[in-house]
Amino acid sequence: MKPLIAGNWKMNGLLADATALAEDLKARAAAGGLACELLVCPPYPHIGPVADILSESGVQVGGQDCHNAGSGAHTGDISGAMLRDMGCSHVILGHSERRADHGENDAVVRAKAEAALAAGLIPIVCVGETAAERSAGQALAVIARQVKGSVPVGMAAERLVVAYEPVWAIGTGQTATPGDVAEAHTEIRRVLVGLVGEGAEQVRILYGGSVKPANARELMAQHNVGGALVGGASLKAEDFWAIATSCP
Ligand SMILES: O=C(CO)COP(=O)(O)O
Repeated sequence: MKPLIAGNWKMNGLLADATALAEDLKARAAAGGLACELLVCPPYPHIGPVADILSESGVQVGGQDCHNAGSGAHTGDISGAMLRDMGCSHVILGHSERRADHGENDAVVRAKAEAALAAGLIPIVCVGETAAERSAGQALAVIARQVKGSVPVGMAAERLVVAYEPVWAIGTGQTATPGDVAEAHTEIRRVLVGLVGEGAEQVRILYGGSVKPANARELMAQHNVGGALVGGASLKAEDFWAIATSCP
């Protein structure tokens, strides 16, 4: 399977910024020849316009979260079906910012992943340890616990993406070393074998945390790294494109 380079735009920009970025990516994608799949995850209000611009471009569009219920009295939330209806193929779930800002735990993330799958979306389930957990020697145990708790059991491997995002590397400019990344991704793969069986080798495991054009090539070359989840650098088409063209 091709690597997946996903841009998480988080809560940034206004509509004009989102559409300008989408137009720029569409123009670059028209040349074709990328070795990876591309995905952008705009803030909710911008998904429709961005999906319209990118509809024929080959660049996919995703959400940054969805509710675990199909519909109902959940003020301010959105469902997987709504994302699908707007043209989304993927949804990021359990990002550490959601876990921290909204108290999401593994059980909630798993319920959301099940709802996303039921709506026809591919969930990108995020895991990753904090700086304190890493200094305490707990990084791999935390990652394993989060994967076991957050990934739906027995699902088809091609319908799942996992992202390893060490919390201390997000937005800090401090990237995990290629060795840390390889070790964490190997542990995630080991846990996935127990959850999805033989197909576990097919699950793409993305790395996220201060991925930039300057470090993307080395990170993407690590064993078990199937792409990147990019925050800040995905807001500049030139940088996002440079990362996309770093895929082996
Ligand atoms: O959280 C991230 C992507 O989901 C990573 O963010 P940065 O690339 O800005 O560190």
